[in-house]
Amino acid sequence: MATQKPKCLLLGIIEHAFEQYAALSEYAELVTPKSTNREEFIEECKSGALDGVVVAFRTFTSVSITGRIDAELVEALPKSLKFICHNGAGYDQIDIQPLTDRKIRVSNVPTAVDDSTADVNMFLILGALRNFNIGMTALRAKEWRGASTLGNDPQDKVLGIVGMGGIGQTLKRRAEAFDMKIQYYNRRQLDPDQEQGAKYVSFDELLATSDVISLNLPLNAHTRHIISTAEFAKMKTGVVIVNTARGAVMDEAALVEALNSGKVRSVGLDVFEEEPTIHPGLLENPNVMLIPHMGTFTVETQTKMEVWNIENAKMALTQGQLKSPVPEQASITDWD
Ligand SMILES: O=CC(=O)O
Repeated sequence: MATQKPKCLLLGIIEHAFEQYAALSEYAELVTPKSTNREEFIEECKSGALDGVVVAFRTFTSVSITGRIDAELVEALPKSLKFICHNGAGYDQIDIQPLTDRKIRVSNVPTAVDDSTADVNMFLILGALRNFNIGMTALRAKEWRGASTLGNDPQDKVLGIVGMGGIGQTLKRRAEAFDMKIQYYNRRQLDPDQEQGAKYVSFDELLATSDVISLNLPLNAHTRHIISTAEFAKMKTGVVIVNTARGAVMDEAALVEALNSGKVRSVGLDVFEEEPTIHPGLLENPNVMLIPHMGTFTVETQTKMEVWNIENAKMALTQGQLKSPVPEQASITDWD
């Protein structure tokens, strides 16, 4: 009797790497859920319809099918499930601890996102320094430059990067091309070959001495609202802030106040606390440049991300390992 292939569950849709995903059928039966919401998905899991699924490939938008991957959902997942391959860098939709407790391994997609996100980050730094939002909005309202005021050049400004992972390091290189001076804060100081001359400073020193602050750290329980009223108070008056990480690393209501008081001169945001809802105080403020979470929104990057994630799924199926496990699980060796 032929042995049954394990199953690979696709949560969400493949939009670019069709052939690479189809090629996984050599190692697994490729299946999709019938459910369209969390309640149905939990029922589908409980019914046994997804038994035999060993790997789940998930996208951001599949949160509409499963909801957060939290303890309640983990409880319902098929007993056969061993790997969740998340098709993104930030995996804040997933609670890692309950998965670790159930010995389910999780991967994300680092590296592939670095260039496109750092590009958007640099675009927002320049746009916020020059306050292009005012001119661009005025032009469309047929008011030419409208209330535009002179902007500032990036040259010789101190850029403080909070979170010096792949995106932070790529941004550093972009910003150096604009002659910015780079300092950074990270949970740990980087090795000199990664640091490449950037100055390592404490979080408080970064807040107090940066002309531009860029948020490039993951969202988790430790980083939620890492920038709030107390942190704004420590910053230079007239600071520029840019966020391409996750909205909730910054307290949006406190940001609106800091903008209104003039403490923060301008901001460039690609991410928001309650996407797709935007705080009205940000929408109304002309000193805010807004992009609807498009950091990785390019054909090349979206393709690279899917290909990377498929490699994670393939390694899981063929070697019982992940190419890029999430840091919380990277040092765990006993998965049996
Ligand atoms: O926001 C994009 C990502 O986390 O990959």
